[in-house]
Amino acid sequence: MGGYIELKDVQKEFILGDNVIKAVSGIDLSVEKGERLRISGRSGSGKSTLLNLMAGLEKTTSGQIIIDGNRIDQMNERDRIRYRRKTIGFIFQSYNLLPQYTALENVALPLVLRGIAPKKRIEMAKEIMEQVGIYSHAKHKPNEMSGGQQQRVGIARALITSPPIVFADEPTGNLDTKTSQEVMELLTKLFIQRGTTFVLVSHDEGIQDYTTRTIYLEDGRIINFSKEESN
Ligand SMILES: Nc1ncnc2c1ncn2[C@@H]1O[C@H](COP(=O)(O)OP(=O)(O)OP(=O)(O)O)[C@@H](O)[C@H]1O
Repeated sequence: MGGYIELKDVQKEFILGDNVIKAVSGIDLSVEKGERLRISGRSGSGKSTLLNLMAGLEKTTSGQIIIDGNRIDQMNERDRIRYRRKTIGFIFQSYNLLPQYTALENVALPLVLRGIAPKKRIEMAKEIMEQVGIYSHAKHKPNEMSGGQQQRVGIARALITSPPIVFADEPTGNLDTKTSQEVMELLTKLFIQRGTTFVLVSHDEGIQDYTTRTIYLEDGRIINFSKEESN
């Protein structure tokens, strides 16, 4: 039996003019339910590409990606989008909030895509914003909040649909050390509570305290595993 997320000989090539760039070169990986896995490695080693493949944001060149028994690499674009909306939350380094909307409207956005009625959307947004400690800023626009506050809004938006899997690309990359720790503590608490499987890209070794395992990439391959103390 495989893991909750299973990658088998996954490859991703980008064609740039006459050049073929092998961003991901034959990755085998198994992630268990409830794991908090960190992907690390030097700039250009393929971390973001690997994460985007796992999240169904990029298409594989070859190999298999199986999530909870579903071959996401074989899905067409429409099915992949639908699967992603149902199963996956994504947290970005630069928050990716819509500047013209308030914090609450940003958080509620995934519910609009699901056709949930306005009153229910506000109720659900309030609940998750209280959990991540940002409801006091519900009416603020992104440019009226600090980086840490914006990232809490990004986290609330990623979690409002209660996805079983959350992916994050350098979620603390724009935050200072103290705010990074606060954000990671919050995420870890919520993920343990909810049994969420979490995969993040981060070259910050400090993040290791909050994850259960780290894999290191070099030239699109896994070069080494480290089993961290369970916490
Ligand atoms: N859309 C693209 N088109 C062409 N090449 C790409 C594309 N995306 C990534 N690459 C290349 O693939 C390789 C891996 O890139 P990737 O962004 O996955 O690395 P990374 O480890 O996340 O880097 P960083 O830490 O700098 O974000 C790099 O050589 C990059 O230039």
